[in-house]
Amino acid sequence: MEKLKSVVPETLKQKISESTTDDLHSTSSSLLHFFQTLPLFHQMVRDLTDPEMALCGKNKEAALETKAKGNECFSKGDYSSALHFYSQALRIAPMDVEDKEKNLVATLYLNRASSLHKLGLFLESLRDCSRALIVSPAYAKAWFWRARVNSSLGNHEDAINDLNVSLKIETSLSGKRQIESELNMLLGQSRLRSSPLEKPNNESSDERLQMDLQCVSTTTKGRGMVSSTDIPLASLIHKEDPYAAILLKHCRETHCAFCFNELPADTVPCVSCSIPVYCSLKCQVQAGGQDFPKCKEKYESLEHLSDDLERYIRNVTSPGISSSNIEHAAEHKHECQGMHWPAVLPSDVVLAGRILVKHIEQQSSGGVDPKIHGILDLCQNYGKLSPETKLEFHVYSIILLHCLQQFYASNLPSNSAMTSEIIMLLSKIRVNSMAVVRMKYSDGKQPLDYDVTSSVEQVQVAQAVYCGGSLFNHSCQPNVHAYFLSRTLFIRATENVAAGSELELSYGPQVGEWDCSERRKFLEDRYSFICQCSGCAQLNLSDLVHTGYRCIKPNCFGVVLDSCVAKYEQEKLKHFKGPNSLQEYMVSDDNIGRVARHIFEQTDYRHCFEPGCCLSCGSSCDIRASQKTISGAEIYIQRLQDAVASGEIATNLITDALKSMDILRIVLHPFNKRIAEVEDNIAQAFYLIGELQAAVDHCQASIEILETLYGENHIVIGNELIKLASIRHSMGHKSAANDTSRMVAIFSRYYGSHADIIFPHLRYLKREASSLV
Ligand SMILES: C[S@@+](CC[C@H](N)C(=O)[O-])C[C@H]1O[C@@H](n2cnc3c(N)ncnc32)[C@H](O)[C@@H]1O
Repeated sequence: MEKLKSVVPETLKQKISESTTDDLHSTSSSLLHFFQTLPLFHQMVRDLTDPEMALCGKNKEAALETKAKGNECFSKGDYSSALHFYSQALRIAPMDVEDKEKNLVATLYLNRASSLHKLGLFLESLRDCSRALIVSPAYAKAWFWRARVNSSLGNHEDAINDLNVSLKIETSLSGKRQIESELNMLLGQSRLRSSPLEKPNNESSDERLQMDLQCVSTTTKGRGMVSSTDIPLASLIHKEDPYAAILLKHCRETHCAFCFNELPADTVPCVSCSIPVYCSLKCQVQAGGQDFPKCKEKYESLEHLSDDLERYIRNVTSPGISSSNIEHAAEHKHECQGMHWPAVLPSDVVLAGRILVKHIEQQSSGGVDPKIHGILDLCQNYGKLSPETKLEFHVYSIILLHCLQQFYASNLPSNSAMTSEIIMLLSKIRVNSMAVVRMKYSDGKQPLDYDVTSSVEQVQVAQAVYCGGSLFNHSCQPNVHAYFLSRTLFIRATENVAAGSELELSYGPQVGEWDCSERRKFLEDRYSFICQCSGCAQLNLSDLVHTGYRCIKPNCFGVVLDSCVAKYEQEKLKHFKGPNSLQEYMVSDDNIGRVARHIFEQTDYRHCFEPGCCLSCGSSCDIRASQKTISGAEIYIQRLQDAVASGEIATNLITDALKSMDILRIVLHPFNKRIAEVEDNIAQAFYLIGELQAAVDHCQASIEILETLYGENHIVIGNELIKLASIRHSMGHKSAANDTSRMVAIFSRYYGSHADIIFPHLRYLKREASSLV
């Protein structure tokens, strides 16, 4: 792609870099003409679209080779490797080929089922047996194995049914004897139970949307969402499936390409190509993959059975998972021709393709929409993009168009109108697409191992466009919170919101997490807008103290700012119009109130935001010298942090870190976020050496600062309370129950009834807490 961009003539590059949306027809047309005469471009499109040249198609020989490797590992007892090779082979095996008179795919599912059974993964094994039977219903060995797996799961009734079917189909005498002896053994067992196999569908939610939202025009942020009624905190206000979505490339081997959940051991590959992998047959079909074709072999052997057994066979081999009865997005269908481009083009470009195709398919004819202009009524800011991005959007639009033409042939004209439409689509995706995230536990810990040294972070697994969700503006002090279950977006109010107030979520940055300059830079770089939210426009205590230094006067509680922070805070004063969040603090008599009063009462605050000067008493502080002192102290803190990460703590490391902390306290403001972070490290170190009371003290000290920066009911505090509660639990402290109930209240605010699904360790902590009361 770089090569292609580098050959674009400078004059054209210049024209593109200065272009606005009004110029797109002309710039697209010039670039299209240039590419059409360029052999390099045609070669590139051929590479991307010729299935023969791609590595994404199915390949019988390679599948057989990989299957043989799996068999070899299986016979050596290396079941994990066997599982790996069978999964690989399934990915590349064509659906309709035979291996030793059996359907290859059915055999691979059955072989994998045997490996999963050996590994003790019975449910996964059962699903694979059933898949083998969906493809090949008269596969006696698969019914036989299914019986074994059902027996391991305690599903005796099903196991007997499986064996009865197997006995009907099996033709060899020795095979029949083996089945009969297994059947006799099972019938001899007294416990006959029914199948408890239904996968718990813990992601279903019948929580109703409680609000009536409206889209309004705002003064500084374009359109925005408000509610026509008062909204109580924790209410679910919005729920939506994506218009289009795509799994990120780095998650292809770990997450389902449709629902984006983590892949189980029994993955299901796409039926027609070797790129996406799904967690289930249902997801495969929902993504637009084909149904499993059924082999017609020996069907007659399944005839003349009792009604019950016939029904049983139908339930197993035709479980109602087909494109005719499942609502499906079909978003992968046009990418599924074994071509290279969906695997190599950037995710947002492939996503643009999905949106375009969906739009076209929604037009009844399935052909070109003469009024294609304006796909998705979403805002864009093409004009504010960097010259580099504008050129990239032009090049990728033309390439995508040529790739899609392989599917839509001449229905998708390669002209400047269509190219500019795709450029607009890419600009809309940039502004409106959401990062679909999943929780990831640190160091590969499982949720129930959660302790003070654990952390949960959100990792992006997919990118999706939600048309309704895109109308929520950003605030660094949001009053609603967005999260995902499967592909569905949920938005919940985290505060009581009065009717008519704007409902705003955070696009990433929040007050308390970063200072104002960092937040604004992030939003400008990533979304090309200057944030106008209340957190960035009005003075708030968190922004003042977040990276603040301490005044040199021993009893002064004032804060000293460096030049960068001072510039932004000074800027906010221009819009200062009276009561705001900082003045509200002045009435309180705690530490926060003291900082606020120092700023407003004791100085002429409108002129006091001088870098290096105490906002309270005006004393000047040598910030350079303070920074030098901090660097010296940080060395010992880093050593402790490394030791915590390795889990091996020498006591002298803690002593050194405590001394460094004393130094930090001399130069940094008591509410500086760095102090909270160091307190947290020290708490973890004490926890690891078993000094639990010290761990509690430092954990509490950290939480106190974070409460000042984020507010008491922020989810960050919820996460910290998990740590505090887990140490107190291990000490058998009754106060752990209070920490837990506070933490549960915070998680409910943000996730409502979904909190336990997203954070499984909450359930564990709640159980522990109830045992303490
Ligand atoms: C996802 S859209 C939100 C809906 C949008 N306001 C509209 O009219 O369609 C994001 C765009 O809204 C505007 N926006 C959202 N939050 C903002 C904020 N805090 N300050 C300024 N502009 C904002 C910016 O133009 C941004 O690119």
